Amino acid sequence: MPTFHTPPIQPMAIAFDAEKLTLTPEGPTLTRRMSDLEGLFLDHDAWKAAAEGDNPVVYTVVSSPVPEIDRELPQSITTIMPGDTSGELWMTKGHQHPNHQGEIYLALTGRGGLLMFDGERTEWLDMLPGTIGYIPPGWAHRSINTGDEPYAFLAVYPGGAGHDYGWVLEHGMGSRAYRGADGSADLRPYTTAS
Ligand SMILES: O=P(O)(O)OC[C@H]1O[C@](O)(CO)[C@@H](O)[C@@H]1O
Repeated sequence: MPTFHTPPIQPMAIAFDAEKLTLTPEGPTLTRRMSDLEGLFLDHDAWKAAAEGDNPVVYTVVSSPVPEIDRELPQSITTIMPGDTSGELWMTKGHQHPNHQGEIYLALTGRGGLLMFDGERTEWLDMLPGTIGYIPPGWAHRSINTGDEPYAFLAVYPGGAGHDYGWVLEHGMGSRAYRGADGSADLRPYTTAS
C-alpha cells in the first residue's frame, strides 16, 4: 500500500438523486446570490439594483464529502437559476485553477453553456443533459443557464485545483453570453463598462 503525507479518505458510495439533484452523504453546500457576483455583469447599475433589491439566488452548489485536498477527486452539483441581468444570462462567477488542472462537467437537467477562456482563446460548449464538457488545464471556466428552467450539472475536479476568482476579474472570460432571439446564447465580445 502506498504511503501518503495526507492519508486519503476511505472508499465510499455516494447516492446521486437525479430528480432532487442531491448527493448523499452530503458535504459542504454553497449558495451564491446576486450580491456575490459583484463586477461580473456588464450592467453594474442593473446588478446593483438586483443585489440591493430582492438579491435572488443565482446558483447553488452541493458537494459530496470528498474533500478539496491534493489527490482526492471531489464532486459537486451546481444548479443555476434561469434569468438575466440586462440581457446577460445568469452564470457562475467563473474561476481559473491556479494549479492548472483539468475538470469535467456532466450536464444533468436544463440547458446551459460552458464558457472557457485561456487568456487568448475563447471556447463555448452547448451543454444539454448527457453532455460531458471537458475543461483542459489552463482554461478559466464559467457555466451559464441559457434556458428557462434551472440548469444543473455534475462537476468532478482535482481536490488541489483551487479557485482563482481574481484571474477572471482581471482578464475577463473572452465573451459575454446574452439571451438570444431563438433561445440560444448570443455570445458577444467581452467588454467592461467604461
Ligand atoms: O466557483 P464558481 O465559479 O462560483 O462556480 C462553482 C463551480 O465551481 C466548482 O466548485 C468546481 O469547479 C463547481 O462545482 C461549480 O460549478
